[in-house]
Amino acid sequence: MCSPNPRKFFVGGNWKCNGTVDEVKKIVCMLNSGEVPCPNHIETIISPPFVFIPLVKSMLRTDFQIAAQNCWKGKGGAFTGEISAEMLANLGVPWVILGHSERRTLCGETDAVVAEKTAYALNLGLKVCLCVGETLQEREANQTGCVVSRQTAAVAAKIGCWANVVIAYEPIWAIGTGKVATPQQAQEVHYNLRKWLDCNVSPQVAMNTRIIYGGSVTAANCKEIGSNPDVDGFLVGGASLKEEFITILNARNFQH
Ligand SMILES: O=C(CO)COP(=O)(O)O
Repeated sequence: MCSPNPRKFFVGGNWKCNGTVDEVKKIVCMLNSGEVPCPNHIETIISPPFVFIPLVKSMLRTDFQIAAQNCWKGKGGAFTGEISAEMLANLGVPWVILGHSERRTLCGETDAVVAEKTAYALNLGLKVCLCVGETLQEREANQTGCVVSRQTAAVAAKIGCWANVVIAYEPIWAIGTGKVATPQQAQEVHYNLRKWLDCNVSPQVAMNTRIIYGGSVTAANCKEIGSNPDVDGFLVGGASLKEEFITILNARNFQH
């Protein structure tokens, strides 16, 4: 007899640095009218730019949760331009995306900084969507496994509990490029990451931690990628601003 999958399907919409007030209102109306699986089957996060969080929070359907796209690595203070994890918690924002490759490559966030941020946010009760992924050069040099395990290991060294962590595998070469990983490529990396968790954290954490895929996910490719046993959902960029996000939320058939 099959035991039920302990990992609820998880989909995030990362809006990145996009939107005006009017556009945000339109997107939220689109999301609110979409037919999606019930929260027993799916967990959905929406990640608008910081400035739109209160607006989105005030309008968004209650079965979707809000995520910030980043936060400061420690307690707030004299850090001009930063947003602290305390502020997010105070606003009632349950999730934060950390270690996105755009933060790592464009803003110089190292593995150590991402680990520090993750530990701090988790300690405050936030849930973390932790992004890992390799460059095209690293993939071509067969370093994918070692890069994503190095990024995960930095975090594993700083945290004691994985219950509030979702790992997003986002190959950098697939982000915003239209070059999606093949279902086999995604499955292979997810499987190896889970094996890494099994050996280096615990079998329980390996079994229970959701590993989602991000990078050019669309309505057209989500079903095939999402049907892999180690792919527990998606982190969606460009397509999360469009109606097709609703199709992506319906990638798995939960009727049975
Ligand atoms: O970076 C991503 C989500 O965090 C993926 O972006 P795209 O879906 O636009 O490729």
